[in-house]
Amino acid sequence: MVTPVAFPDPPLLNSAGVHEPWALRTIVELDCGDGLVGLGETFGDAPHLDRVRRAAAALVGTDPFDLAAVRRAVAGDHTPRADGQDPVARVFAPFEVACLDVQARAAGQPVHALLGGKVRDRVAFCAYLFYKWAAHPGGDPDGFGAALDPDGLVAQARLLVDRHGFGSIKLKGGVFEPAAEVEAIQALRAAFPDHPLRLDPNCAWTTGTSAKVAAATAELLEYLEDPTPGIEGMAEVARAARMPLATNMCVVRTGHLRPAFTQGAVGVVLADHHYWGGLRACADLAAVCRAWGVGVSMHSNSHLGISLAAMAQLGAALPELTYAADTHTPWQDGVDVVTEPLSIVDGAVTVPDTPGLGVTLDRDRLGRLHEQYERCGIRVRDDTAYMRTVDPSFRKLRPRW
Ligand SMILES: O=C([O-])C(=O)C[C@H](O)[C@@H](O)C(=O)[O-]
Repeated sequence: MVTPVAFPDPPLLNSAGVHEPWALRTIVELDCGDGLVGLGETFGDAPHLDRVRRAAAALVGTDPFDLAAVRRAVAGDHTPRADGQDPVARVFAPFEVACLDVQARAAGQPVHALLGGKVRDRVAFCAYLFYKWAAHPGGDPDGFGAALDPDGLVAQARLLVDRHGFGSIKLKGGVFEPAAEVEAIQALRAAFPDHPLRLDPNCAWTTGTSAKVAAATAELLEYLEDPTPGIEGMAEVARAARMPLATNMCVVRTGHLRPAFTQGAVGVVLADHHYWGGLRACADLAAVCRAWGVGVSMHSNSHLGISLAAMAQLGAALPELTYAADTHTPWQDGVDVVTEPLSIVDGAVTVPDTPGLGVTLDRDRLGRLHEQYERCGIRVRDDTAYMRTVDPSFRKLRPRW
């Protein structure tokens, strides 16, 4: 069964616009008919949902232990997109996770056992900071409020660190002038002297600006993520930067690995099973990174507890995961589709050893979030990036470089 859901997303800002009012996801249940049900979670925009629904129909009767057959069934008529992303990988991913959940439940083992076994009991996640507008009156139950300057971000970081014990911090930048974002990093460093810091403007800068930011934050960042678009641009910045550059934007499929690594464009790749084609594809990616001496971290979009569980299972089994993973979980304010979501305590998720992914679908919660999806409107459902645009004058509120 394929169920689209919508849940409230706070007004978090990035270079593309502002989150809010809704984040969309698609929940996949793979029912094997004998009480064995596997779970997967993926993106929720209408074109992707349509592909996932067609794949689900094509999968009926396929053996969940035969992942090659599952992939063939899912592949259908999907063709690679002009932007270089591979829709088969994206569509296969939630089914691969659901099949692994089924296989693991059938074997009475956790998913990490199918990925080669656990190399750690706890998977570290980082505090994911956003410039943020205040929520609408009455819509700020989690108390985060606005964060539009360094003080606001430090307060936001303090709340996240106090609540979840995060041991590292990432700022989503590309919102204001680069100089303002450097100031924010300096303020975070002063407030959190021992926390590794990252800055990610989602390719908002030229190579020249990126090099200036890299110089200004040389002693402050563990990595600078996707400062500028493209492998060539990243390679140019990497030659000037003292810290590693990380990416989830210029290395998003296998064909990007060789050019990126031979040009020295990136020092860290952020794996994301939702678009690399599942958990095993990310393990393959990590092994390639190891061979090239490139680090591995993990990327996230707004997501729910099935994805968090899948990330935790993967993180448990990846020796190469030496950086804390991204997660939007704290921004979802406890909203979920699983009965007992995994929690982030002391900056990490304790990886379940129970059979499967270690989470159970809550039908009532799923039903409620599906009703929200039905109500949230066609404009939101069709928007592949889920972002509202921001008046450009807003971005000039902060000083120029
Ligand atoms: O590079 C990243 O970490 C992302 O793009 C993750 C998210 O989509 C982030 O930008 C967001 O949620 O606004």
